[in-house]
Amino acid sequence: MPSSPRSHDLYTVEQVRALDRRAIDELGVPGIELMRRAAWAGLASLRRHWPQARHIAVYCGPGNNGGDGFLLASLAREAGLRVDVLALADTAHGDAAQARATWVDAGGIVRHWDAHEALPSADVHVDALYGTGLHRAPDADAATLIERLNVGDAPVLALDVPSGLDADSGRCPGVAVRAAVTVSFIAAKRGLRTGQAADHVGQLELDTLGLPDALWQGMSADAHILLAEHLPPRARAAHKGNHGHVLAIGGDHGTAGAVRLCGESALRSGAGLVSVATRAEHLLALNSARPELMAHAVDGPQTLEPLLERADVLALGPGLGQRAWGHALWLTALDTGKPLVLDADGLNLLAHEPRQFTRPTVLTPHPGEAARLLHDTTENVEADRFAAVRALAARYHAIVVLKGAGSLIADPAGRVAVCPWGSPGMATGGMGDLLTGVIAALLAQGCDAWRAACLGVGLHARAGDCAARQGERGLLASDLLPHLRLLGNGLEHD
Ligand SMILES: NC(=O)C1=CN([C@@H]2O[C@H](COP(=O)(O)OP(=O)(O)OC[C@H]3O[C@@H](n4cnc5c(N)ncnc54)[C@H](O)[C@@H]3O)[C@@H](O)[C@H]2O)[C@H](O)CC1
Ligand SMILES: [K+]
Repeated sequence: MPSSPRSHDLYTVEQVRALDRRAIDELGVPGIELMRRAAWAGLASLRRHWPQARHIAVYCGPGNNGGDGFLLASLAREAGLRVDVLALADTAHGDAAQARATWVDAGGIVRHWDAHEALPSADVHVDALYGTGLHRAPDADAATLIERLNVGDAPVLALDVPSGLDADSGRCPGVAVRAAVTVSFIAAKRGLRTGQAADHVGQLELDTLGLPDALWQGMSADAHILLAEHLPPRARAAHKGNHGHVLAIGGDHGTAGAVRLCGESALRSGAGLVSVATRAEHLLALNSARPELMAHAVDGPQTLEPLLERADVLALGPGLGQRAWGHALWLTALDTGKPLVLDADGLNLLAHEPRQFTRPTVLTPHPGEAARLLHDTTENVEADRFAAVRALAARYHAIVVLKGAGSLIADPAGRVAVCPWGSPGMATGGMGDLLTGVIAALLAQGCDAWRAACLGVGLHARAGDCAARQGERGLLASDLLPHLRLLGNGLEHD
């Protein structure tokens, strides 16, 4: 599978359509030729993944995605495969009509999809229903077909986009194909890497259809996929003062766990010193057992001040609560110019008392906290995660990590990075507290806010994937700690 220098670039549907047009109008590659190349790429992927397949069924929609399907069907039959073609409608026009004619003129039969009939018992089903042209929930007949495909035993190969997934936002307005493999053409659409995409795309492959690099000139990607990175080796003469001092502030009465996980995570991610400002009795009692994670009893701003002076980076919010104690510490911490990671109740307090940040700051909201920070709904945040994370970064003038499947990182200028790692196993308590600690530790070790957020999100999600090897169910936040250390030092490969 050709990997292009752009394999980490992500584009909007509008950008990909412009690339299509540019290929046709400026490079003189006819649309039908692009479609033929897409069909070749699709068949090559099918033969690579299922070399024993002898019988395939191709499901064609009314547009150019369907056109890809008709041409793939023709190529497959020429290659000696048994091919069934089922179509949703016979309204194909333009290149798709030409592709359909290619199939029919060579004796191919197009069966109209009938919900009362069983699907063909093919070895592989090819989804050519909708690609980038989907703009609402699939119509009833398409929805029924998609549900049948999803419950069948045979694997589905999706052409360009798993039908039903919005290639821009990663949302599924209705049902969507759960593909084993998706072969995306020309450029990777950003919606294939966030939101609900992880449940539908399967293994994602990109084929640039042999188009020259010149095609992408002047077209900057809308977002980039994070690379697997780690921190450089430490200077031999280093001492703990060289790696920064993180102060984790939180842990109201009875909520010690969150801030403790945050502190542990900062330690395991390489911070030189970690202190905790708390009034959680349980944590204070642990000091003798864990001298490397010293908890300090803080009853208000006066006892917090000396700790703030000694700290290089603040991790503010885990278990902080929104009562008078937490609010007073939040105000005091924000009044310092210290680099800051704001999470949990630190974000909820910010939603009530908005401000723009001038010091290096990383906000780490989950979709619900993001909705509160935007005074919007969680549904709207998830409807366009890219727009939401950009709006947050601009509004608060901070680096923002919008957590969730395919976490996004944005800066105030609109730059966006997408995390390709992580699993449902990470949807458990404490994972966010760990992330806060990782990012704070990276800030403390000299990373700027953008790099700390990108590297931190990547290390955290990869640590989750490594820990999930023992099973996603039963995965605890603390299971990630040893992997954070190994991955951060480049000693474990996921
Ligand atoms: N030359 C090119 O542009 C190439 C495109 N490729 C393939 O083309 C599709 C995009 O094709 P397009 O015709 O724009 O749209 P779709 O085929 O994705 O959608 C079909 C058609 O269906 C209608 N529609 C949309 N949503 C729904 C819905 N929910 N229910 C019912 N009908 C719906 C709407 O009218 C759409 O136009 C791209 O993904 C590639 O697969 C080639 O691969 C490369 C050349
Ligand atoms: K498709």
